[in-house]
Amino acid sequence: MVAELDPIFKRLEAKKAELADRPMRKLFAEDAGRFDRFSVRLDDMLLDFSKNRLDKDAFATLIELAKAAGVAERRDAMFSGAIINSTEKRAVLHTALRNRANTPVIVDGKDVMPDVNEVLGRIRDFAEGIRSGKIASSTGAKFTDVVNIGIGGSDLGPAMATIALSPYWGNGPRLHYVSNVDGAHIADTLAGLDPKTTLFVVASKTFTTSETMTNAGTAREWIKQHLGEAAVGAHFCAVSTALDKVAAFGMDVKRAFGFWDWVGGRYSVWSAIGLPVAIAVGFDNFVAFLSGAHEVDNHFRTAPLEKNIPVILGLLGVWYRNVWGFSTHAVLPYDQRLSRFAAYLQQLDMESNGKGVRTDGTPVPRASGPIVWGEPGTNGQHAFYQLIHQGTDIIPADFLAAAVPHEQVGDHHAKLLSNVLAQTEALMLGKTVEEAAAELKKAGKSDADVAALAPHKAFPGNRPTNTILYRTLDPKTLGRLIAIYEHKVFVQGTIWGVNSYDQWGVELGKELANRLLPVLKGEAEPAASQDASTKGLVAAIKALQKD
Ligand SMILES: O=P(O)(O)OC[C@H]1O[C@H](O)[C@H](O)[C@@H](O)[C@@H]1O
Repeated sequence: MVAELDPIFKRLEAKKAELADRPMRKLFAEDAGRFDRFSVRLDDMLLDFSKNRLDKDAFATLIELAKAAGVAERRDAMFSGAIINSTEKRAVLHTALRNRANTPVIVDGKDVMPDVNEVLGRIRDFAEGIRSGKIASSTGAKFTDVVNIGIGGSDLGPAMATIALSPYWGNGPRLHYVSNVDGAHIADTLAGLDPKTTLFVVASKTFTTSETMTNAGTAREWIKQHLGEAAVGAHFCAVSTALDKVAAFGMDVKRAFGFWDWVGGRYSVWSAIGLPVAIAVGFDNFVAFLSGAHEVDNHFRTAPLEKNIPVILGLLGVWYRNVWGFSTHAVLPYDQRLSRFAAYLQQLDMESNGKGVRTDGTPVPRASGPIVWGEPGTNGQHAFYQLIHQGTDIIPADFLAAAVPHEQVGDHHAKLLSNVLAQTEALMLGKTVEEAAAELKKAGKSDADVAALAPHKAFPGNRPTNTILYRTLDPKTLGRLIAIYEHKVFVQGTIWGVNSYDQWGVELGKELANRLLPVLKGEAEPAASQDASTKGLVAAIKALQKD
């Protein structure tokens, strides 16, 4: 497959050379239909990718790349339940969790939809029971606070979605998320809570993750201390694929919500891992969230590649990463409620495609997953945009914005939107030294000042951006946005030939932490073979702890 892609990458290199003296400014001037050519709609969502270093030919060549890499075939394999997670020998079927059409999805000869629907029914009953007070605390009181204890995929998705959907909280309980094994996280969270009205959701796909088990133990102790051992059951529920381990932890399996090994952790917000979201916004809104993702699944499966939003975003990412050599990708929502979206995408993208070997174990022949980062606008404008506009690195960026805000507060939204449009315009257009000089002259600056300042006030421009515009950040839209990025990651993983669904890279650190734990607890000495730096740091910690 890689050899087959080489000639296409060579042609893309040639296209890049051709585009060197055709900046976007020029491309826009040349082609009045550029916006229509390079934008796609999906209901009330719009992707404008016209502000990219792209012409018709380059785009067509990228589409050829997707075809040659077998994106469509592998996509169909994923949806049909093929074992595409080869190192773990698993199907990849988070799409079944949001399969609102309820068509059969077969894994190992069995339709998984009845199980999916059964758990969804239990999520509905539990979430609505908590919201109404029908499922009450050990004291009979209505739960006012729900603490989700989980990390990685068992935290980032629900935490991000809960914030994103705050207009839908209504009279539901407050949601809190504890992930870090740093005791400060749970201590600060519990400090503001009343044990009598607090419910814990222990969320872990494997139910072995050290951080989560440690935090769950501390939470259990907190309930026991305040309300007694008998109260524990009423204040806990669990989400996991390992229901045997839930029972072994001493939790009531009747209050456990299962999911399956064909759901990757970072793809699990659609499963029972989304329970806290359902509690936060109510079950109907959770279903709307699933529906939005399902709509994107249908789009991804059926839209021609050149009109396919995840395919386009994936190809543009490959274009910049592999042909132009840009190593990072920024996600900049002009939507405060998406404040955790970039953090969520970091796991989705970097844990999926941060791989150095292909599925056959051979090295990836070109750069794979980019560094993904971002913060909401306009805050970023007053922090790191300087580098995006004038720095020596080029940072392709996605700008996200809602046309209609949830709340009309004065002219805030017009100001927000004017900023998002201005930023992508500025990044595309830039400002030449001559233009900067003319402005300075007009402002009455001396010739010497004009000459000195113009280079500082010039903007190179030609900096690529996508704009994803939607009507309002509602549950359906959030579901769509996440699914778009999931499938973008899929497209890129397919082109790079990596397994986007395993994460062996997180294991070594876990192993070494387990080995060091007895040393830091004072139960053992560092191994003689331990490296000098680690030994030195252990000694320094011990010395500080003695003082
Ligand atoms: O849900 P859990 O089994 O507790 O896993 C939580 C997280 O930890 C692991 O180390 C993986 O890197 C993540 O993909 C996963 O989401």
